[in-house]
Amino acid sequence: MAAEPRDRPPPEVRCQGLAKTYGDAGGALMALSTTDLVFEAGRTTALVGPSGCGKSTLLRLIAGLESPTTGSVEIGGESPLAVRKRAGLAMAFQDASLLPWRTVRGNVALALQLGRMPSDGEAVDRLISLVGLDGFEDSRPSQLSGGMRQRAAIARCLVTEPGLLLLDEPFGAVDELTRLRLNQDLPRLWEKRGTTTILVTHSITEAVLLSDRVLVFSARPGRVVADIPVALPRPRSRDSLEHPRFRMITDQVSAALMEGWQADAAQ
Ligand SMILES: Nc1ncnc2c1ncn2[C@@H]1O[C@H](COP(=O)(O)OP(=O)(O)OP(=O)(O)O)[C@@H](O)[C@H]1O
Repeated sequence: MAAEPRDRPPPEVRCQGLAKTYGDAGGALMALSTTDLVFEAGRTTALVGPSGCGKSTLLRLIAGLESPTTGSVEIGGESPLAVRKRAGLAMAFQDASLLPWRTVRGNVALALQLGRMPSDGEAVDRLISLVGLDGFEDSRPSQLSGGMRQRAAIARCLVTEPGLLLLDEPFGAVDELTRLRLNQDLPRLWEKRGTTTILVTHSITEAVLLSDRVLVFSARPGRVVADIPVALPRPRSRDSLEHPRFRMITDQVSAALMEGWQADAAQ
């Protein structure tokens, strides 16, 4: 298996006629309605919407962890499985999914081994430090809090410098102060690399602060009800929250969420 060359350009992600129904005819549940979407190369897109509207399902379809009921996903012209095989994409999900018998350092380094990349202890320790886990390099997941485990999972994601990053509520269990710091520091890493990033979050502020574009989903079965560009200067910081356009965009996202919710409630 070839290693992902770190200078490979970030991919565009294309979803065509993508839909997902779980279960069978006896108890079918449509999680995602037919969706056509293009995620531009090197851009960060945030997905927001009510709980259960299919955001994680979309992310899992893009990662190749679920098969679509109809339609397809192409990542730079390749299938998700092909891209995953060569460590061209990385995912951080809510449940962190670290190997319990490995230390933090071992979990982060594992991503390099799985991607058949040379071990790079310095890069591993730098990322562990960046996510604020200095001193916990040799701890096992059971010795960490939920938020710390999430941060270790993010370090594991970033260490291979993948072209595509899929983040599902990556900061959900992290305290507010750490979340603010991570919101500021981590995007610098993937912006530097120009990574295509798709992020699911329940925080409108986080969605706008981190992304170039916010897609707002209706309630289940999820469909995109608004596609809102985020034209705020980068790099972003806490000061971006004071930018006059920031408030305007978060208001737009809130209004779209409400509209999607009202339209569904009226059906
Ligand atoms: N493996 C599965 N089998 C059956 N149903 C599933 C499966 N995964 C998700 N679902 C259902 O599909 C719907 C969409 O779930 P999904 O996790 O994609 O939503 P979400 O928007 O990410 O929700 P949240 O914001 O609460 O994380 C939900 O009703 C959920 O119960």
